[in-house]
Amino acid sequence: ISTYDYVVIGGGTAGITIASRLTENKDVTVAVIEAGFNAEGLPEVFIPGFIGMGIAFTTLDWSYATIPQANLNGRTLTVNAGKALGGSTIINSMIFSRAEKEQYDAWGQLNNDNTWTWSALLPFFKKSELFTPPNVFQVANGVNYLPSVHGFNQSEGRVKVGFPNFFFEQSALWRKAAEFLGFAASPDLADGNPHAVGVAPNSIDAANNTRCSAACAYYTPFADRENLVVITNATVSRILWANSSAQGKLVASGVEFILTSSNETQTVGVSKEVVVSAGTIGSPKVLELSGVGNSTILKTAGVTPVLDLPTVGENFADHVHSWANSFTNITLTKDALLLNTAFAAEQKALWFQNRTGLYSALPRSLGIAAPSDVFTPSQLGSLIAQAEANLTHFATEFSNGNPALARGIAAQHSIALALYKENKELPLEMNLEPGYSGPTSFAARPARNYTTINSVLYAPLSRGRTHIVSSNPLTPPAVDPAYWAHPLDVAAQVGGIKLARRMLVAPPLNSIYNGEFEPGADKSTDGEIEDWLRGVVASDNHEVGSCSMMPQALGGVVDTQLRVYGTMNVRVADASIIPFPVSSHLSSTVYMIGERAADIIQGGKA
Ligand SMILES: Cc1cc2nc3c(=O)[nH]c(=O)nc-3n(C[C@H](O)[C@H](O)[C@H](O)COP(=O)(O)OP(=O)(O)OC[C@H]3O[C@@H](n4cnc5c(N)ncnc54)[C@H](O)[C@@H]3O)c2cc1C
Repeated sequence: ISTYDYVVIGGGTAGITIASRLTENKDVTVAVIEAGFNAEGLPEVFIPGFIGMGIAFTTLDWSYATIPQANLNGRTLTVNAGKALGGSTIINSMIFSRAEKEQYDAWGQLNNDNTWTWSALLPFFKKSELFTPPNVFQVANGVNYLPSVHGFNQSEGRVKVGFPNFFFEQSALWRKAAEFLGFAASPDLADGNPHAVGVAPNSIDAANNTRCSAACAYYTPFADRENLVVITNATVSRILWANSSAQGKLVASGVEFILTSSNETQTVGVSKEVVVSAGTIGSPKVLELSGVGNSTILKTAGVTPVLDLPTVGENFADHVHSWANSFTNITLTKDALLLNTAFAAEQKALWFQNRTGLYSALPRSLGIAAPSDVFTPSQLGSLIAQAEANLTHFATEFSNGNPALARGIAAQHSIALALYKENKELPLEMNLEPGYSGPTSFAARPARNYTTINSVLYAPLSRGRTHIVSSNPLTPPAVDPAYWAHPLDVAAQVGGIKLARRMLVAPPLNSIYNGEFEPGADKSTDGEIEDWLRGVVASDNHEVGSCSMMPQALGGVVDTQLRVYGTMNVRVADASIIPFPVSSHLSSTVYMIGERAADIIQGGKA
């Protein structure tokens, strides 16, 4: 069998970043094993506006199903995750914002490690990106940026970050409406102070208006490196362990995988390290299939335990979103593409002619709300008091019987509530969708133009889990995000709908308002909104925490060097290590993790 210095499991956002950086050194060999294929050449992937069309959401998506969600009317929700070289950045919405600096600082605080704080991590955020400043047209359409927080290094920067070349009128009206309601205009949504409203940066190549995925950023330009071997269409079934341990710790000796084409099982050897980067649902699955996890869960699934690390797969959290939408008097919306096929054909032609038009961009304006935007002071005071009084109760409930993790979740909640009190925890993202977005299909809703305000629950306190149910590597795990298990999450999401409604009728957005569609006039009280939401909220695909970076005494799975407790040479590096949900879309943070992981593995040379 072939042996490599490093084997990376999962060629997704973090995985391909790490492999690419490690192989900058010609003397280092890396194999990446990826379940999906290289989808870079698909129009559904590289044309921004084609997102969600064609095969992008079937073949390229794990479409993990949750178990029935007790607090959401027993519904089974779908958590999307990319299955391709480049992982979720192949199918994501390309919003490239960052969370608030206080949350990155809290991450370090939880780990007693000031190298995981905003100021220490900013160089890694910057290293990952190659930023194109907005042009005159973009500035005229409301784009702001702060050069000091972006990466401009032509030889080092990888992820092309830019702004859309197309804007919808209603987005500008909405930003003004948000400002009317007290939101500040953001100087830059990636500056660590996102409590504001602004145009989101995108992971887009501004030179030709194509998606810049992790594959296009970190793989395609380096595909001919002899020391970088990428094996696609290969699902990792387990990590192989050496017969003897070192210093009482497990030593990985190789990785086993199944080729999709032939169902054949193969192995590669590893001389230095295994890096698990299979995503928040994929990574705990690989560890559990390899015998690392909660021994009881493993035995029930038919896997022989090798290392009892009972918090693998626990501490899982995800953002959920909901909507308020109205009919609008404006006709240039995304709905127009569905309502008028001739218009859609024209717009498609524009993309192919000169890369302009509605398919050339996914423009999004975001407004990140603070508690004071969502709650009255007395509401907030009583919600925090209740959460504090019930802190141990919920931390214990969410910990699945693990006392260390109960302490860890309690510590996370204490930090979140302290930030809530300072109006620094940012519980919701509001974003303007220039068209219909919501739970009703095209066929079932009035054939009209819409304005939608999405409301994403950004700082949920609920924690769930994801675990294997079978030793068969091709069997999906049981994913239980335990959505809405904490009352503060419910209150915040209800508050988000009320804020969205206020925005829809605030000037100047009210100039295009033509009546609310959803939730609808019959949902007026908090209770009615809550009941409606239980039937409709959906995953925002921002799952984190299942292999969390926390001290072992707090139920963590990896240490601050990303090493799995109890192993010599296995690290996890992807969204699963983020200890608690952060108030942002995640890809920029995951690239930062990839950059930091590569740096750690190389001995901190950066
Ligand atoms: C539909 C959608 C929209 C999103 N929108 C945005 C957005 O607009 N902005 C933003 O910042 N973030 C967004 N996100 C979130 C963001 O893209 C992800 O959080 C991030 O990319 C996750 O990176 P990762 O490295 O943890 O996992 P991934 O990038 O998902 O990579 C994991 C990789 O591991 C592979 N894998 C899994 N199991 C195995 C196995 N057993 N063997 C081999 N390979 C395996 C997978 O196929 C995948 O390639 C979105 C996500 C989705 C799904």
